[in-house]
Amino acid sequence: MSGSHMEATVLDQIIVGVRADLAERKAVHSLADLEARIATRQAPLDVLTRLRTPGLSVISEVKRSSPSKGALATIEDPAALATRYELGGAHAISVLTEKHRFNGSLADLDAVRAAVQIPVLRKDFVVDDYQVWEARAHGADLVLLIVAALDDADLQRLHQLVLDLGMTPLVEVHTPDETRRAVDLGARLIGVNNRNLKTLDVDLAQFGRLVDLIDNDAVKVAESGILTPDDAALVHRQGADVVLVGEALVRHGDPTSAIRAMVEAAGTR
Ligand SMILES: O=C(O)c1ccccc1NCC(=O)[C@H](O)[C@H](O)COP(=O)(O)O
Repeated sequence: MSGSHMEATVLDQIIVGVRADLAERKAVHSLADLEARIATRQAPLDVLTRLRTPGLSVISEVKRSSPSKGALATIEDPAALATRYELGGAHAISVLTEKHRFNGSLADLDAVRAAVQIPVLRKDFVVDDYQVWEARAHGADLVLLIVAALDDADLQRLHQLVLDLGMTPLVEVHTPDETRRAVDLGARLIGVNNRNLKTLDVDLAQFGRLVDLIDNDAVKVAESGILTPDDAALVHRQGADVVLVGEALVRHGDPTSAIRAMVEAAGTR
Protein backbone atom coordinates (compact mmCIF):
# COMPACT_ATOMS: atom_id res chain seq x y z
CA MET A 1 0.00 0.00 0.00
CA SER A 2 1.45 3.37 -0.96
CA GLY A 3 -0.19 5.40 1.87
CA SER A 4 -1.86 4.58 5.18
CA HIS A 5 -5.03 6.41 4.08
CA MET A 6 -5.42 4.18 1.01
CA GLU A 7 -7.52 1.04 0.94
CA ALA A 8 -5.62 -2.24 0.69
CA THR A 9 -5.76 -3.68 -2.84
CA VAL A 10 -6.34 -7.37 -3.53
CA LEU A 11 -2.60 -7.66 -4.14
CA ASP A 12 -1.85 -6.11 -0.72
CA GLN A 13 -4.29 -8.52 0.93
CA ILE A 14 -2.82 -11.55 -0.81
CA ILE A 15 0.69 -10.54 0.26
CA VAL A 16 -0.33 -10.30 3.93
CA GLY A 17 -1.38 -13.97 3.77
CA VAL A 18 1.74 -14.92 1.82
CA ARG A 19 4.02 -13.39 4.47
CA ALA A 20 2.19 -15.21 7.28
CA ASP A 21 2.49 -18.56 5.47
CA LEU A 22 6.13 -17.86 4.73
CA ALA A 23 6.95 -17.35 8.42
CA GLU A 24 5.41 -20.76 9.18
CA ARG A 25 7.39 -22.55 6.46
CA LYS A 26 10.64 -20.85 7.47
CA ALA A 27 10.16 -22.20 10.99
CA VAL A 28 9.94 -25.74 9.60
CA HIS A 29 12.52 -25.78 6.76
CA SER A 30 15.81 -23.90 7.07
CA LEU A 31 17.63 -22.43 4.09
CA ALA A 32 20.17 -25.23 4.56
CA ASP A 33 17.33 -27.78 4.12
CA LEU A 34 16.36 -26.11 0.86
CA GLU A 35 19.97 -26.02 -0.35
CA ALA A 36 20.34 -29.74 0.38
CA ARG A 37 17.19 -30.42 -1.62
CA ILE A 38 18.40 -28.27 -4.50
CA ALA A 39 21.60 -30.32 -4.67
CA THR A 40 19.50 -33.38 -5.57
CA ARG A 41 17.64 -31.59 -8.40
CA GLN A 42 18.41 -31.65 -12.10
CA ALA A 43 19.68 -28.31 -13.41
CA PRO A 44 16.90 -25.90 -14.48
CA LEU A 45 15.81 -26.07 -18.13
CA ASP A 46 16.74 -23.37 -20.65
CA VAL A 47 13.41 -21.60 -20.80
CA LEU A 48 14.07 -18.70 -23.19
CA THR A 49 15.24 -20.93 -26.04
CA ARG A 50 12.17 -23.12 -25.65
CA LEU A 51 9.77 -20.16 -25.62
CA ARG A 52 11.32 -18.49 -28.68
CA THR A 53 9.50 -20.54 -31.30
CA PRO A 54 8.51 -19.26 -34.76
CA GLY A 55 4.86 -19.46 -33.71
CA LEU A 56 3.01 -18.87 -30.45
CA SER A 57 4.19 -20.59 -27.28
CA VAL A 58 1.75 -21.47 -24.52
CA ILE A 59 2.33 -21.50 -20.77
CA SER A 60 -0.59 -23.52 -19.41
CA GLU A 61 -1.67 -22.91 -15.84
CA VAL A 62 -2.82 -25.20 -13.05
CA LYS A 63 -5.37 -22.92 -11.36
CA ARG A 64 -8.14 -24.10 -9.02
CA SER A 65 -9.61 -20.77 -8.00
CA SER A 66 -8.93 -17.06 -8.09
CA PRO A 67 -9.91 -13.83 -6.35
CA SER A 68 -11.75 -12.66 -9.48
CA LYS A 69 -13.71 -15.82 -10.30
CA GLY A 70 -13.82 -17.93 -7.12
CA ALA A 71 -13.73 -21.69 -7.73
CA LEU A 72 -12.73 -22.60 -11.29
CA ALA A 73 -11.99 -26.33 -11.23
CA THR A 74 -11.42 -29.03 -8.61
CA ILE A 75 -8.16 -30.40 -10.12
CA GLU A 76 -7.75 -33.43 -7.88
CA ASP A 77 -4.75 -34.61 -9.88
CA PRO A 78 -2.55 -31.68 -11.02
CA ALA A 79 0.00 -34.10 -12.49
CA ALA A 80 -2.66 -35.60 -14.79
CA LEU A 81 -3.75 -32.12 -15.91
CA ALA A 82 -0.15 -31.10 -16.56
CA THR A 83 0.38 -34.25 -18.62
CA ARG A 84 -2.63 -33.34 -20.77
CA TYR A 85 -1.14 -29.85 -21.22
CA GLU A 86 2.22 -31.29 -22.24
CA LEU A 87 0.52 -33.60 -24.74
CA GLY A 88 -1.18 -30.57 -26.33
CA GLY A 89 2.22 -28.99 -26.97
CA ALA A 90 2.38 -26.59 -24.01
CA HIS A 91 5.86 -25.07 -23.78
CA ALA A 92 5.77 -24.67 -20.00
CA ILE A 93 3.39 -25.22 -17.09
CA SER A 94 2.51 -22.53 -14.55
CA VAL A 95 1.62 -23.80 -11.09
CA LEU A 96 -0.07 -21.43 -8.65
CA THR A 97 1.32 -22.21 -5.22
CA GLU A 98 -0.55 -19.55 -3.19
CA LYS A 99 -3.05 -21.28 -0.91
CA HIS A 100 -5.70 -18.86 0.42
CA ARG A 101 -7.00 -17.26 -2.77
CA PHE A 102 -5.84 -19.75 -5.42
CA ASN A 103 -6.03 -23.01 -3.47
CA GLY A 104 -2.55 -24.00 -4.68
CA SER A 105 0.45 -25.51 -2.90
CA LEU A 106 4.08 -26.53 -3.20
CA ALA A 107 2.77 -30.12 -3.29
CA ASP A 108 1.11 -29.20 -6.62
CA LEU A 109 4.47 -27.93 -7.86
CA ASP A 110 6.14 -31.20 -6.81
CA ALA A 111 3.48 -33.28 -8.53
CA VAL A 112 3.68 -31.32 -11.78
CA ARG A 113 7.50 -31.26 -11.77
CA ALA A 114 7.58 -35.05 -11.44
CA ALA A 115 5.04 -35.54 -14.24
CA VAL A 116 6.36 -33.40 -17.13
CA GLN A 117 9.59 -32.80 -19.03
CA ILE A 118 8.85 -29.18 -19.98
CA PRO A 119 9.72 -26.12 -17.84
CA VAL A 120 7.64 -25.39 -14.76
CA LEU A 121 6.85 -21.91 -13.41
CA ARG A 122 6.34 -21.23 -9.72
CA LYS A 123 3.50 -18.71 -9.83
CA ASP A 124 3.16 -16.99 -6.50
CA PHE A 125 3.54 -13.60 -4.88
CA VAL A 126 7.29 -13.58 -4.32
CA VAL A 127 8.45 -10.99 -1.80
CA ASP A 128 11.31 -12.81 -0.04
CA ASP A 129 14.51 -14.60 -1.11
CA TYR A 130 13.34 -17.74 0.73
CA GLN A 131 10.54 -18.23 -1.82
CA VAL A 132 13.08 -18.26 -4.65
CA TRP A 133 15.20 -20.93 -2.92
CA GLU A 134 12.00 -22.84 -2.26
CA ALA A 135 10.99 -22.63 -5.93
CA ARG A 136 14.28 -24.24 -7.00
CA ALA A 137 14.09 -26.82 -4.20
CA HIS A 138 10.70 -27.86 -5.58
CA GLY A 139 11.99 -28.12 -9.15
CA ALA A 140 10.89 -24.84 -10.72
CA ASP A 141 12.65 -23.56 -13.85
CA LEU A 142 10.88 -20.20 -13.80
CA VAL A 143 9.81 -17.82 -11.05
CA LEU A 144 7.20 -15.07 -11.37
CA LEU A 145 8.22 -11.62 -10.08
CA ILE A 146 5.37 -9.11 -9.96
CA VAL A 147 6.75 -5.58 -10.35
CA ALA A 148 3.70 -4.05 -8.58
CA ALA A 149 4.54 -6.07 -5.46
CA LEU A 150 8.20 -5.03 -5.18
CA ASP A 151 10.28 -1.90 -4.77
CA ASP A 152 13.31 -1.49 -7.04
CA ALA A 153 15.82 -2.86 -4.52
CA ASP A 154 13.78 -6.03 -3.84
CA LEU A 155 13.00 -6.49 -7.52
CA GLN A 156 16.67 -6.28 -8.49
CA ARG A 157 17.81 -8.58 -5.68
CA LEU A 158 15.15 -11.22 -6.34
CA HIS A 159 15.71 -11.05 -10.11
CA GLN A 160 19.43 -11.64 -9.61
CA LEU A 161 18.81 -14.50 -7.16
CA VAL A 162 16.52 -16.26 -9.63
CA LEU A 163 19.27 -15.97 -12.26
CA ASP A 164 22.00 -17.05 -9.81
CA LEU A 165 20.04 -20.22 -9.07
CA GLY A 166 19.94 -20.94 -12.81
CA MET A 167 16.25 -20.21 -13.25
CA THR A 168 14.48 -17.69 -15.48
CA PRO A 169 12.53 -14.76 -13.98
CA LEU A 170 9.18 -13.96 -15.58
CA VAL A 171 8.78 -10.26 -14.76
CA GLU A 172 5.13 -9.24 -14.72
CA VAL A 173 3.89 -5.71 -15.47
CA HIS A 174 0.52 -3.96 -15.60
CA THR A 175 1.31 -0.31 -16.37
CA PRO A 176 3.71 1.76 -18.50
CA ASP A 177 5.75 2.67 -15.40
CA GLU A 178 6.10 -0.99 -14.35
CA THR A 179 7.06 -1.90 -17.92
CA ARG A 180 9.87 0.67 -17.89
CA ARG A 181 11.08 -0.72 -14.54
CA ALA A 182 11.17 -4.24 -16.00
CA VAL A 183 13.07 -3.04 -19.08
CA ASP A 184 15.55 -1.05 -16.96
CA LEU A 185 16.13 -4.19 -14.92
CA GLY A 186 17.24 -5.98 -18.08
CA ALA A 187 14.44 -8.56 -17.86
CA ARG A 188 14.56 -11.03 -20.77
CA LEU A 189 11.08 -12.48 -20.19
CA ILE A 190 8.36 -9.90 -19.58
CA GLY A 191 4.69 -10.69 -19.00
CA VAL A 192 1.99 -8.06 -19.51
CA ASN A 193 -0.89 -8.97 -17.26
CA ASN A 194 -4.19 -7.90 -18.80
CA ARG A 195 -5.83 -8.14 -15.36
CA ASN A 196 -5.86 -4.91 -13.38
CA LEU A 197 -4.76 -6.00 -9.91
CA LYS A 198 -6.77 -3.21 -8.25
CA THR A 199 -10.14 -3.77 -9.93
CA LEU A 200 -9.49 -7.35 -11.19
CA ASP A 201 -11.04 -6.31 -14.53
CA VAL A 202 -9.47 -7.93 -17.59
CA ASP A 203 -8.80 -5.88 -20.70
CA LEU A 204 -7.16 -7.87 -23.49
CA ALA A 205 -6.13 -4.59 -25.16
CA GLN A 206 -3.69 -3.86 -22.32
CA PHE A 207 -1.04 -6.09 -23.93
CA GLY A 208 -1.20 -4.04 -27.15
CA ARG A 209 -0.85 -0.80 -25.18
CA LEU A 210 2.33 -1.87 -23.38
CA VAL A 211 4.11 -4.14 -25.84
CA ASP A 212 5.91 -1.35 -27.68
CA LEU A 213 7.61 -0.28 -24.45
CA ILE A 214 9.36 -3.65 -24.28
CA ASP A 215 12.67 -4.02 -26.10
CA ASN A 216 12.72 -6.30 -29.11
CA ASP A 217 15.11 -8.85 -27.63
CA ALA A 218 12.89 -9.68 -24.68
CA VAL A 219 10.43 -12.56 -24.92
CA LYS A 220 6.94 -11.10 -24.50
CA VAL A 221 4.14 -12.89 -22.68
CA ALA A 222 0.45 -11.94 -22.75
CA GLU A 223 -1.13 -13.01 -19.46
CA SER A 224 -4.77 -13.34 -18.35
CA GLY A 225 -8.08 -13.23 -20.14
CA ILE A 226 -7.03 -15.31 -23.14
CA LEU A 227 -10.10 -17.46 -23.48
CA THR A 228 -10.31 -18.49 -27.14
CA PRO A 229 -8.07 -19.29 -30.13
CA ASP A 230 -9.08 -15.88 -31.55
CA ASP A 231 -7.83 -14.16 -28.39
CA ALA A 232 -4.50 -16.01 -28.71
CA ALA A 233 -4.23 -15.05 -32.39
CA LEU A 234 -5.00 -11.39 -31.58
CA VAL A 235 -2.25 -10.97 -28.97
CA HIS A 236 0.19 -12.91 -31.15
CA ARG A 237 -0.43 -10.45 -34.01
CA GLN A 238 0.20 -7.63 -31.53
CA GLY A 239 3.61 -9.07 -30.63
CA ALA A 240 3.09 -11.76 -27.99
CA ASP A 241 5.60 -14.59 -28.28
CA VAL A 242 3.84 -16.47 -25.49
CA VAL A 243 0.39 -16.63 -23.91
CA LEU A 244 -0.18 -17.62 -20.29
CA VAL A 245 -3.57 -19.30 -20.00
CA GLY A 246 -5.36 -20.51 -16.88
CA GLU A 247 -9.14 -20.32 -16.70
CA ALA A 248 -9.85 -21.29 -20.31
CA LEU A 249 -7.82 -24.51 -19.95
CA VAL A 250 -8.91 -25.64 -16.49
CA ARG A 251 -12.57 -25.18 -17.51
CA HIS A 252 -12.14 -26.89 -20.89
CA GLY A 253 -13.17 -30.52 -21.19
CA ASP A 254 -10.27 -31.17 -23.56
CA PRO A 255 -7.34 -28.91 -22.64
CA THR A 256 -5.00 -30.83 -24.94
CA SER A 257 -7.03 -29.83 -28.01
CA ALA A 258 -7.61 -26.33 -26.62
CA ILE A 259 -3.85 -25.65 -26.52
CA ARG A 260 -3.38 -27.02 -30.04
CA ALA A 261 -6.24 -24.80 -31.29
CA MET A 262 -4.63 -21.67 -29.82
CA VAL A 263 -1.23 -22.40 -31.38
CA GLU A 264 -2.85 -23.25 -34.72
CA ALA A 265 -5.04 -20.13 -34.78
CA ALA A 266 -2.03 -17.92 -34.04
CA GLY A 267 0.04 -19.42 -36.88
CA THR A 268 3.37 -17.72 -37.51
CA ARG A 269 3.82 -13.98 -37.70
O1 LIG B 1 -6.79 -14.58 -11.48
C1 LIG B 1 -7.03 -13.68 -10.64
O2 LIG B 1 -8.19 -13.39 -10.28
C2 LIG B 1 -5.92 -12.92 -10.00
C3 LIG B 1 -6.22 -11.94 -9.07
C4 LIG B 1 -5.21 -11.25 -8.44
C5 LIG B 1 -3.89 -11.51 -8.72
C6 LIG B 1 -3.56 -12.48 -9.67
C7 LIG B 1 -4.56 -13.17 -10.31
N1 LIG B 1 -4.29 -14.16 -11.23
C8 LIG B 1 -2.99 -14.62 -11.52
C9 LIG B 1 -2.74 -14.64 -12.97
O3 LIG B 1 -1.91 -13.90 -13.40
C10 LIG B 1 -3.54 -15.57 -13.83
O4 LIG B 1 -3.78 -16.74 -13.12
C11 LIG B 1 -2.90 -15.94 -15.16
O5 LIG B 1 -2.47 -14.83 -15.87
C12 LIG B 1 -3.94 -16.72 -16.00
O6 LIG B 1 -5.09 -15.92 -16.17
P1 LIG B 1 -6.44 -16.52 -16.78
O7 LIG B 1 -6.09 -17.19 -18.07
O8 LIG B 1 -7.32 -15.33 -16.97
O9 LIG B 1 -6.96 -17.49 -15.80
